[in-house]
Amino acid sequence: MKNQSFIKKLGYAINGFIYAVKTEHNMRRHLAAAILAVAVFAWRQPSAIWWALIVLCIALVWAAELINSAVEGLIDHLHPEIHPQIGHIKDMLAGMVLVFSLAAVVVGVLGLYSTL
Ligand SMILES: Nc1ncnc2c1ncn2[C@@H]1O[C@H](COP(=O)(O)OP(=O)(O)OP(=O)(O)O)[C@@H](O)[C@H]1O
Repeated sequence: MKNQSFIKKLGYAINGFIYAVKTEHNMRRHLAAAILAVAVFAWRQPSAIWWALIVLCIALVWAAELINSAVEGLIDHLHPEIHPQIGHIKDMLAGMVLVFSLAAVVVGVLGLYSTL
């Protein structure tokens, strides 16, 4: 598995993203929010810096959700039982996604404000 071609590894990465979109409600919500943000930006046409920031925010939210889903899946597989520490870990993972999502909302609103 170590020395596979770049194309194969890229395929695995894309499969991981598609799997998350298919199996995670939140990933689909983030995808819909990203499409909405890009559509509104395309309509209002803020400057390039706002485009760069919103694209970065979208990538960060998706990456955070992928990490959240992957770690949750791993935890549930290794330790399916209820445990208070697992609850805290999952809450912190959700907190990570929330932090990036709030930053994305702020960037989206300020980017739109810049076009007024
Ligand atoms: N094994 C567990 N032990 C203790 N608390 C848990 C456990 N699993 C989940 N919880 C608590 O329930 C909350 C929701 O957990 P869940 O696994 O449903 O996460 P979720 O992000 O809502 O899931 P999904 O991504 O499937 O919507 C966690 O944030 C945590 O507080």
